[in-house]
Amino acid sequence: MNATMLTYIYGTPDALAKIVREYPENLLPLKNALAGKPVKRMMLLATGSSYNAALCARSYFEETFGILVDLKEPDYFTYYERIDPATSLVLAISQSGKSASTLAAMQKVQAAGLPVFCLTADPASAAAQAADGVLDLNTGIEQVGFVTRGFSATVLNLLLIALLIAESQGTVSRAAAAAERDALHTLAAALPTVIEKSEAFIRQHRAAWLAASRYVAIGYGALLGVAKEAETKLTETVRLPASGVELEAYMHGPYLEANRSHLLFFIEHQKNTRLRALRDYMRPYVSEVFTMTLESDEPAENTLSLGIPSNHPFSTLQLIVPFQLLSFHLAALRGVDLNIRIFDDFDQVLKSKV
Ligand SMILES: O=P(O)(O)OC[C@H]1O[C@](O)(CO)[C@@H](O)[C@@H]1O
Repeated sequence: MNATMLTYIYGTPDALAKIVREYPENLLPLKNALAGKPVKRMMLLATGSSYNAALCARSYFEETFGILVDLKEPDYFTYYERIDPATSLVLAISQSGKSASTLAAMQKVQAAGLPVFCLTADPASAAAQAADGVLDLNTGIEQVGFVTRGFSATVLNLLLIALLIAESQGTVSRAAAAAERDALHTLAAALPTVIEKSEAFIRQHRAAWLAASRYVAIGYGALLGVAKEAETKLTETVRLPASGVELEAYMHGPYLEANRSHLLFFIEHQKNTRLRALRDYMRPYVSEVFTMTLESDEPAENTLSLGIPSNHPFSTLQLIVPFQLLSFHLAALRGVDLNIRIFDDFDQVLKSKV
């Protein structure tokens, strides 16, 4: 039987557990390159889901370990930006290793005399071949284009890369690093429960998902990455308008489009009074508001309480799960057959993938 999105979502807990177990051996090329070389500023190049994954992990580099990160959309970087001279590490992220814009950006970096590492699920891909060092996502290639396991594996690998850099430059003690790794292992082990709770929640609210004509996901900090990935996944599969917006940014324009057929998701890792104030304000103006949270303080009908506390960047690995599942199930409910390829000649005509 052919693998579906669901196969990969259900396979994610084991895949993530393996990545944590095989850390840091799986990141050896980076570990070797880091020896004695501090990283104060690095650049990440990624597009689509890989960009969203980087949004999830960025605060773990910057806020937790003080490693400054320039996250760049490759095409914009290639044509309109310059490399910060303080940059000492460049990482291109491409799950397929086929994104043409990411490849072009890598070439620009290399032409400037800087080496580029590539984080990819396919070490034989064009991006991996072009890179100066390859970091394997350690999952194997995902056969379904609407990536889910690959997204979560990218987030996790980036978190571990941040940890590796912090360890190698002594920003974090050995004991503290081991505790972070243990926390990630515990998190991977808890993901089957997250899947189970999410499935039940999706079944319970089937009528609400179907009634909406537009979906908006709102998050803050690392959870902007979850909101943007919710946008990407819902757009790719459900094929209705969807967007992912940063909490404060939503208050500067986007709220004005709200109407009675819009469904709003509010994503928090722990009680966020600002987010809840916006949710409560918007409730009467839209079809439904839903809260996805790790808190268990508010057992309400429209709240998915995952109830497994974890730190802010790590929580992205849990909070993305309901959106991945919803994208799959809602597509089916709406009669979209994800096995039928659409825009089949797109890459051939537009050459966005090599
Ligand atoms: O990580 P990659 O393989 O470069 O892909 C980036 C994006 O391209 C797509 O495959 C298609 O645009 C998205 O699904 C994905 O998010």
